Amino acid sequence: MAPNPAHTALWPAPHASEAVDATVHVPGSKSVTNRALVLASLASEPGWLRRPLRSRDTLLMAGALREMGVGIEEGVGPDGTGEAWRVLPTGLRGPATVDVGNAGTVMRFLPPVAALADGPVRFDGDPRSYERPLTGVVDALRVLGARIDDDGRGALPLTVHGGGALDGGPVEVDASSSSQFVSALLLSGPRFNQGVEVRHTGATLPSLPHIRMTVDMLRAVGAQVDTPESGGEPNVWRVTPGALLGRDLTIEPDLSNAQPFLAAALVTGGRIVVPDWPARTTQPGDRLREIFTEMGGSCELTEYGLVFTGSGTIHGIDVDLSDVGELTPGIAAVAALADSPSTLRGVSHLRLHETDRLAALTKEINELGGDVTETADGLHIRPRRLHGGIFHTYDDHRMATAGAIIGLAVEGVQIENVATTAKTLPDFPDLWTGMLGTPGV
Ligand SMILES: O=C(O)C1=C[C@@H](OP(=O)(O)O)[C@@H](O)[C@H](O)C1
Ligand SMILES: C=C(OP(=O)(O)O)C(=O)O
Repeated sequence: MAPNPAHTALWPAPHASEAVDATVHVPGSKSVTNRALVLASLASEPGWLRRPLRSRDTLLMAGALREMGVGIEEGVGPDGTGEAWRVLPTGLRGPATVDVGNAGTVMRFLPPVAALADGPVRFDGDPRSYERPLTGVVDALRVLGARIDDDGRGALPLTVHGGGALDGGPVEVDASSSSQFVSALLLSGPRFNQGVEVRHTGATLPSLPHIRMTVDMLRAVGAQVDTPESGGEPNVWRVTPGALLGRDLTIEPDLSNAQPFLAAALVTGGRIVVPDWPARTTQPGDRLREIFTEMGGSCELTEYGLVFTGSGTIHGIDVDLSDVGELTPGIAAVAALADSPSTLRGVSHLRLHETDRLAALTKEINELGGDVTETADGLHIRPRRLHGGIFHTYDDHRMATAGAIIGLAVEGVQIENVATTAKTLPDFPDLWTGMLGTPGV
């Protein structure tokens, strides 16, 4: 097959000739939008999502739910302002086919929803989706009463034979390869006949803030959830069966997608303002305030949003990123430009993300002259003078934004397939050139 030209196209990453000074309106959170779509679809009354993210991952989620019979209409919010989605839940139906693309949230959150449909739901996706871990969800659903046909690996492609209802109850799952296994079972849990009790049995559990996000959002629509933090057993989450409310929810900006812009302030010694940065949030990107401050910046959270200022100096960092793994590519890019070495730990599960992110970051930074080595659970990064070249992205949105960060400081960096940022941030090239005050390309 001839390569898709979009996948090999090269984008000259803009080089910053001066310090950035810009306000960047970052679109809505992928993780919040896709949870909100699932919860609104499982509710017993209509709901609104205001300022939803419209990107490949969220459009795939909305498309899949529509396939199963949910009404998701474009509109303006109930007060007449702002773009919104109106979600009209109905009885979930099969037969249906779901394209998960390479969206972890779609491939993990929807099989439990499909188990509630009244017929078969076929799941397929990008080639990479076949390699990403799913067995925790598949095995757990079988224990909870679902019938699933797969090729014996517990991976995509597969068919969930929805029976109109699911028993639910207690289940063990090893979620060390993805927190999304736990989130997936909890999100649909209120609709299972007995609710669900999820016990994580693995040695480690990545991305805990994302599980807290699931719990918070479930509680906001009326679900009763017991967690380790609310006095329950360690590694056990319990969801009581019950109806979910339809809500009017405004989606927060995606703080992980704010990362490249904050990094631009750090790398150029400039200033970036991100309006509507929430004062309280479960998004892992909020940790950037602390991590990028330790790396040399400073920030102020005002009522308007976050003001982040670089000092012109970037320090290396030794940090456990297990809670915030999706921030690793951007932190690695900044670390490659720092004045001292960095060690990024706790992220072995990134080998099974959109691509093997540890291998990809090592190879691509080293091909620009860097000195990165992979460890068992992360990266050692020793900054060296970098030079231009092609930064391959392996269909990974966060590889593309990581390459753009390096391109600010290093002339002649070309990003392969910058269009892959459409997974979560379709406007990236325009936002980036707009931030720099350069014409869009
Ligand atoms: O639940 C979510 O919305 C997410 C959880 C995390 O997944 P893993 O636990 O698989 O890393 C994160 O990396 C991903 O980008 C989004
Ligand atoms: C890992 C990521 O995505 P997902 O697992 O939701 O596909 C990410 O966005 O960095």
